[in-house]
Amino acid sequence: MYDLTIIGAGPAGLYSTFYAGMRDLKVKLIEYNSELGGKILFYPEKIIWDVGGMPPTPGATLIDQLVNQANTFDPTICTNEHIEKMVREPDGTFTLFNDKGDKHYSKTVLLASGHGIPVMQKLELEGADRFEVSNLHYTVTQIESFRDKRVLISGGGNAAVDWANELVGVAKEVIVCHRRHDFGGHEKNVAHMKSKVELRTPFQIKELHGELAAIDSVTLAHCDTQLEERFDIDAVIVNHGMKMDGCFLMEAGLELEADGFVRVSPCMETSQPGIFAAGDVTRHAGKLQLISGAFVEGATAVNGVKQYLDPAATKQAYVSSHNEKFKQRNQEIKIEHKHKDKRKKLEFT
Ligand SMILES: Cc1cc2nc3c(=O)[nH]c(=O)nc-3n(C[C@H](O)[C@H](O)[C@H](O)COP(=O)(O)OP(=O)(O)OC[C@H]3O[C@@H](n4cnc5c(N)ncnc54)[C@H](O)[C@@H]3O)c2cc1C
Repeated sequence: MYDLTIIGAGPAGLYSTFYAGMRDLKVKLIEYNSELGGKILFYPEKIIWDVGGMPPTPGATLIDQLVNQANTFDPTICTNEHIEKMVREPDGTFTLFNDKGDKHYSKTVLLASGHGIPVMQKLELEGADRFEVSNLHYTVTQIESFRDKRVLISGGGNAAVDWANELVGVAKEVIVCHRRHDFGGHEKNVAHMKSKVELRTPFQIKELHGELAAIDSVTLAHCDTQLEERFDIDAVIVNHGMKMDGCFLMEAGLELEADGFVRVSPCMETSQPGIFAAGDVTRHAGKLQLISGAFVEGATAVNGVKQYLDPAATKQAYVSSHNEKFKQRNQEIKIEHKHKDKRKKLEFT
């Protein structure tokens, strides 16, 4: 019986695992994929700039750092397991069932399951799937593979804007089409993208052309006038968002928002006592659907779990440096930093 079982090992689940250790909880983390990292696995080469205090870092490095941190208190981590069902037992504990028929037992649950099993929304054009083996992409894992190519990006969300900006200067030409005029993402990034790419709004992909197995040109159609334009293309990247896998959440009796995301209280508790949620899976008035938001929600949820299990517990963890587990490591780090400072001074003189 675990104090807390966390479903999903993206940024929310990994950070919550670490934080649960800080709060002395016996924790288990369960992930559907064979690798940890959640959506960051979709953008291992993208440089992440907006996590507080962290220098610009590639996605893959952030995953390594999160996994290292999550392992601080030796949690149990299970991969390749799809949790399909949660049942509240008469004693108030939970039994979780995975796709292989195995069971996990826990006093509380933290949903850090993002959009569910991440499934990219596919292009709704007949026969488009035959190009998935060649040059129709739903994610960008290697920027270099687009070097000197003419790339069409379809989509208007954060990720589409980011990929467009990453590809400018690498690809020979970047064309972005979106069915609306507005783009998601930071204003600066959107402005930068608009100044660097060939933009078509409100346009959508009407047809993919390719004699052989690869797309060689694409017809775009204006959403209002139906005016068509055809572009020669070497690669198409589609980012039309992700499908939300809400069945599992609904079956658990959780109150969901209209868009299928989980409604939470200010301490990240769902409508079901003992089930908490953090990260992209939640919706609330102050929602920040970013990695840093997932961290705050994870810590808040774990503090909620702690108080749920022990109402006499303090509302939040003491500042991290006071944790017994860190005492020796704190000393080692201080010495390492002293040596570094000395070396810097010597180099300077
Ligand atoms: C292309 C792209 C670029 C982005 N760039 C940035 C950026 O620069 N900065 C930023 O802050 N944010 C960025 N984001 C957003 C950021 O990645 C997400 O906000 C973040 O990953 C959310 O973390 P999470 O842990 O809540 O969910 P996720 O990362 O989605 O992780 C959820 C995990 O739960 C697992 N899971 C789901 N259901 C189950 C189940 N039933 N059983 C077992 N496992 C399950 C999934 O497999 C997944 O691994 C970007 C997103 C994308 C798509």
